[in-house]
Amino acid sequence: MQKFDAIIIGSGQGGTPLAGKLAAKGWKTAIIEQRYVGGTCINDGCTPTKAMIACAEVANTVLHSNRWGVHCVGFNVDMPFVVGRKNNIVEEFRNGINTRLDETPNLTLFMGTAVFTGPKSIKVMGEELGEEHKLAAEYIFINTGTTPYIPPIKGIDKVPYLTSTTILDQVVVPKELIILGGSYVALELGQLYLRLGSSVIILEAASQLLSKEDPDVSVVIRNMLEQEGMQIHTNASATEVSKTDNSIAVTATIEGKPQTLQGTHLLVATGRKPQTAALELHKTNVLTNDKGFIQVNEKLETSAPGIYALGDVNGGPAFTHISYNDHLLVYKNLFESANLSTKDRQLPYCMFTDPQLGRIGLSEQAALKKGLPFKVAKLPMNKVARAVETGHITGFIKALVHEYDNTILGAAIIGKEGGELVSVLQMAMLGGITATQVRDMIFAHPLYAESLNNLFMSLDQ
Ligand SMILES: Cc1cc2nc3c(=O)[nH]c(=O)nc-3n(C[C@H](O)[C@H](O)[C@H](O)COP(=O)(O)OP(=O)(O)OC[C@H]3O[C@@H](n4cnc5c(N)ncnc54)[C@H](O)[C@@H]3O)c2cc1C
Ligand SMILES: NC(=O)c1ccc[n+]([C@@H]2O[C@H](COP(=O)([O-])OP(=O)(O)OC[C@H]3O[C@@H](n4cnc5c(N)ncnc54)[C@H](O)[C@@H]3O)[C@@H](O)[C@H]2O)c1
Repeated sequence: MQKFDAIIIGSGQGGTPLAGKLAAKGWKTAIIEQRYVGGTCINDGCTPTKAMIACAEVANTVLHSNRWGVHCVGFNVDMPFVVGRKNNIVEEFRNGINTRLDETPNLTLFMGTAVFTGPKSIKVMGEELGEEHKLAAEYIFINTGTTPYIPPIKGIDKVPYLTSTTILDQVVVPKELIILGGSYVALELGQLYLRLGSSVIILEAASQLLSKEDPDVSVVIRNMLEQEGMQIHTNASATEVSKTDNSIAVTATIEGKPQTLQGTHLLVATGRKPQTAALELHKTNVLTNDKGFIQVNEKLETSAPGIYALGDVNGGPAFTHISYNDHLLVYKNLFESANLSTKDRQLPYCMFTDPQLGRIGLSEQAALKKGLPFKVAKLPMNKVARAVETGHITGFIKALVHEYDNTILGAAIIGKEGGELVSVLQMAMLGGITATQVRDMIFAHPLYAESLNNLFMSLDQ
C-alpha cells in the first residue's frame, strides 16, 4: 500500500489544477487517470468542438461572402484537414498537461481506473500498469466527470449511432445527420456539420430548444438555425431506430403524430451520465443520487469525511469553468479558511453557436419564480452599430434589472460575440455596478460593449 496525503481521481478541469496546488503545498499527491489527461474538456468537449466550429464559421463566411461584396467561385471542405487540425490542437493541449504533471514535484500520475477498496483506499487497475497499484490517503478528491447518456430507445443498440465524442473523428462529412436532443451539444454540433455540408434534422423531446432558457431566446436561436437550413422538431420523442442498407431510420412521435425519418448518420446528444459505477463507491461512504451523481454539500464535501467531489460528477452545472472553480473553492477552504460556498458564486456560460448565446444570472422565468421585482432592457442586434457595420445583425441583448435599486440581475445575449459581451455585464454584477452606471459609462466606439449604453437607456423611455 502506497501512502499519500491526497489522491485525486480523474484529471479533469478540477482535479488537474488541484493536484498541482496540493503538491506545491508539499502534500504527497497521486492523480489517477483512466484515459487521457485533461478529461472531457480537452479531449472530447470544449477544445475539439471549438476548433472545428472555427472551420465551419470560415466555410459559412465563404458561402455568404457575397453579402460583403466578395465573390468566391465555389469551395470545398477538406474534412481530413479539419479533423487533423482539431487533433493537433487537442494533442498540444494534452501534451502540455502531461508535461506539467510529470514535472511537478510531490505529484505522481497513475494511468488506470481507480476503484475503492475501502473507505480511504483505492486500487488502480489498467492494462498498461503491469501490476496493480494500491494507494491510500486521508483526503480523496473525485473528479471523474460524465460520459454521453444513451436513452433506452428500441433498437438503439443495433444501430451505429454517433456520440459527441465519436462524431469528431469522422473524416467524411455525414450526408444526412439526424440528432436526438436540442441543447448545447446538439445545437453546436448541428450547426457545425450543417456548415460543413450535412443536412441536419434535430429531434428535441421538450417543447422548445434549450428548455432552461426564456422562450424569446429559444425562438431566436431556432429561427436563426432554421434560416440556415436546419430542420427542427420539438415535442419530438424517438420511439424506435433501425438500420437499413445505407441509412438509419428513426421513428418518432412529433407533436403527437408518428413519423419516420431517414438519415445516413444518427447523433445521440441527449445529455450525459456520471462516471461513478466503476468507482465502487459502496466500499466507502460516498452517497450518490438516483442518477448516480455524487451528493455534495455547498462546500463540495461528500457524505464521507475527507472525500470531495468536483466537477460534472457532483451534478454540475456541467461547465469547464465550474469544475475549475470547484477546485479553487475546495483549495481555499482547506488552506485559507475561506469558507467559500457554491451557493454564492456566479454562473456564466456561452453556447458557441454562431451567433453565440452568452448568459449570466437570472432568466426572466427564474426571476418570476423568485418573485423579484424587475424590469427588462432589450436591444435588437440590428440597432447595434458594430453589428450593422460588420454584418452580424441576428439576435438581441437582454438584461434584467432590479425595479428598485437598478442592480443587474441577469442577461442573455445572442450575438456575434455574445459570450464576451455578457462577461462585461458579469463584471458589473460582481462589482455591484448598476444599470444606470453602465448606461452612462464610456466604452470605446464602436465596440459591441458600447451598445450597453443604449441597452440601459431603453429603460428611460
Ligand atoms: C461536446 C461537448 C462540448 C462542450 N463544450 C463546453 C464549452 O464550450 N464550455 C464549457 O464550459 N463546457 C463545455 N462542455 C462541458 C465540459 O467539457 C465539462 O463540463 C468539463 O469537461 C467537466 O470537467 P470535469 O472536471 O468534471 O471532468 P472531466 O473533464 O470529464 O474529466 C474526468 C476524467 O476522469 C477520468 N475518470 C473517470 N472515471 C475514472 C476512474 N474510475 N479512474 C480514473 N479516471 C477516471 C476520465 O477519463 C476523465 O478524464 C462540453 C462538453 C461536451 C461533451
Ligand atoms: N458551450 C458550452 O458551454 C457547452 C457545450 C456543450 C455541452 N455543454 C455541457 O454539456 C452538458 C451536456 O450537454 P447536452 O446538450 O448533451 O445535454 P443537456 O442535458 O443540456 O440536453 C439534453 C437535451 O436532450 C433532450 N432529450 C433527452 N432525451 C431525449 C430523447 N430521448 N429524444 C430527444 N431529446 C431528448 C433534453 O430535453 C435536452 O434538451 C450540458 O449540461 C452543458 O453544460 C456545454
